[in-house]
Amino acid sequence: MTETYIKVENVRFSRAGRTIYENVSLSIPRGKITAVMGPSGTGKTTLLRLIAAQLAPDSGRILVDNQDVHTLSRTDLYKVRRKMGMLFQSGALFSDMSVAENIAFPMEEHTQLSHDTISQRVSDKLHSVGLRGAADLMPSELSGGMARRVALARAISLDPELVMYDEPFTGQDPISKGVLVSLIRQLNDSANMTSVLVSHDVEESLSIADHVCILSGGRVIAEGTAEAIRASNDPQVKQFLNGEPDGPVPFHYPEKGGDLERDQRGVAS
Ligand SMILES: Nc1ncnc2c1ncn2[C@@H]1O[C@H](COP(=O)(O)OP(=O)(O)OP(=O)(O)O)[C@@H](O)[C@H]1O
Repeated sequence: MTETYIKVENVRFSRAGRTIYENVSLSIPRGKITAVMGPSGTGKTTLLRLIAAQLAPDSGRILVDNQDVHTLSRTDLYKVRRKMGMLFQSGALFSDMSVAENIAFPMEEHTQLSHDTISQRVSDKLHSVGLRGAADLMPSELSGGMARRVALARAISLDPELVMYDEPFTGQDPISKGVLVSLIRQLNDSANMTSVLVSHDVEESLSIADHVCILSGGRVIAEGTAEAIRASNDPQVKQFLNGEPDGPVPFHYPEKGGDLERDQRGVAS
């Protein structure tokens, strides 16, 4: 039986008077890749920030490796966060540092490792993303795809148990997307990590995900294997997978004070 690494239980969360989650429960299995998908603005990035305890739920709880991250002391939360690597959309490289310095940075900040050990680990991480030859380049000398891979090497520099990817494929050409897809799979399997992937890219996500959660309208509308999701007859799931503009998932952003149920009933006029 697959062990659960993250458990989201009955989470309710609102922001600026708007309900983002009504009652979300989902499980993320250990050692697997879980894709979290759903329409834009549905709260996928918010979910990652709740898991990292950068945001706190209004009610419900989130267990990471059996620990409720929102009740931990500062020291314990720091320990849990050390087990997490994050590749956020906004996770730009430091432009005044070389590729190697960028990857070394978290180790210099958070560990007592010697200079030689850090250099070796930088080299290993760069090798794992296929960029050992790029160690001395500056970020301005990298293509978008290379920069994303360097950011990935930096995200895994502290050997996390969990890696969270927020839209890793955005702005990438099809070849770079393919490289990133196989890297995510390879890193997950070789280092026995747990991966959470937030993405709009349905095909890429379904091609690597062991487990899929689809969020919409403040709740989980489907959860299961990629095959089960593809075979779903749920109109919302089908609309999302097929990229149909019209259907049960609303096109309009809800008006202030609007309720999720009403907005979900159809595209507002
Ligand atoms: N700092 C903030 N203050 C208030 N509301 C916010 C803030 N950040 C996000 N939101 C709102 O929270 C909701 C969920 O945002 P989130 O970024 O999690 O969605 P998403 O599913 O990741 O979207 P996308 O796929 O477009 O990146 C949106 O309605 C957004 O407007």
